[in-house]
Amino acid sequence: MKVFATRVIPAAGLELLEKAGHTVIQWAEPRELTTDERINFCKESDALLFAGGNKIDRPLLEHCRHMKVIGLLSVGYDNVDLKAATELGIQITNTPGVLSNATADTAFLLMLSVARKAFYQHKRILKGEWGFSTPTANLGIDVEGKTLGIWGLGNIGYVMAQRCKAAFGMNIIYHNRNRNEDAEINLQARYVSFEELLQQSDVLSVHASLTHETTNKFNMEVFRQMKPTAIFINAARGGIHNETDLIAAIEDGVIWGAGLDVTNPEPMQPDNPLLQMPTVAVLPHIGSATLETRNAMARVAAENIIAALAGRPVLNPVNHLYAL
Ligand SMILES: NC(=O)C1=CN([C@@H]2O[C@H](COP(=O)(O)OP(=O)(O)OC[C@H]3O[C@@H](n4cnc5c(N)ncnc54)[C@H](OP(=O)(O)O)[C@@H]3O)[C@@H](O)[C@H]2O)C=CC1
Ligand SMILES: O=CC(=O)O
Repeated sequence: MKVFATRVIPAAGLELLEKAGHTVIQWAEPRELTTDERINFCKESDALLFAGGNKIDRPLLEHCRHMKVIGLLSVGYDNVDLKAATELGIQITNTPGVLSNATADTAFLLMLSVARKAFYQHKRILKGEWGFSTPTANLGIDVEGKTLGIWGLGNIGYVMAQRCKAAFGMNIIYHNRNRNEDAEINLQARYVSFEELLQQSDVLSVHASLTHETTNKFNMEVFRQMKPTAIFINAARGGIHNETDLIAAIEDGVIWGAGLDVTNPEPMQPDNPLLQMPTVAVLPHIGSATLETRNAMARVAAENIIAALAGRPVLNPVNHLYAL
């Protein structure tokens, strides 16, 4: 059968699909597909491997109603109209677990980069501003022994907490809608209210999914409840924080700084004021972007598609999550 991939996909996934006898058409051009191109590829294909691109909305899904499956090369499923897909009988699958370590590493990298103003210091050297050093210049803050607050302690949040506890003896507090017993037992993570999470966290790392409940959650009202020395990390989705409020919160000293792997919109424009701030580190949504992890994700996405096309149950269905 024919599988259309919206980008060139990692070799491990391609090999699996081809070994299963499927033909994979990959979009290799360095530009987004037009709406018509997307529709035409979907019409001609039996499955879609979504590896990036514009939202999979109802109008596109209407042209995919013959498909058994759309395999996402991501854990996030906020870019798909799950309700429409479910109504049209199309299974949507994702790639949980295999990218948790790499994505948590990115959050960890951002945390230290903000604490030590690393991206800013790098820019100073590039501009020839290494200059005259004094004991009171270029100071960052320690994270050793501080409190890490996780908002959305699931697969990735757990690894972030694990790494921060092991590396820096950080105290872990978290807030979810449900308790995470594993984290409470293994990491001595303490469940707190959202308000307490804001008040107590020295580093607040967001790892919740983007839903109608989490959209714009971190706004000025929320930043005002955080410590003036707090570091805000978002390696989940840009829609979870309000960018205008985040800029003002850092400029006005409401919080110390922010580390972002995700922005809203993406890509972030080069004239964005956040990019000039000493206590800000921004990455271009590379949370899971390691060779090993992207191959593992491609394998999972391919296995889901192969299962669905063979009429077997898929491993990672997400259709049921549309009501969240
Ligand atoms: N930067 C990047 O490249 C990447 C980003 N991501 C993003 O990270 C997200 C998390 O991934 P992963 O850890 O695998 O997912 P999980 O589903 O394992 O974890 C998500 C956590 O968020 C919590 N959560 C959801 N809604 C809320 C809410 N309203 N309030 C508080 N907590 C909430 C859930 O707990 P509960 O249900 O109990 O509330 C759950 O513990 C993805 O959805 C994706 O958007 C993922 C991979 C890479
Ligand atoms: O953002 C990446 C994902 O896997 O979700």
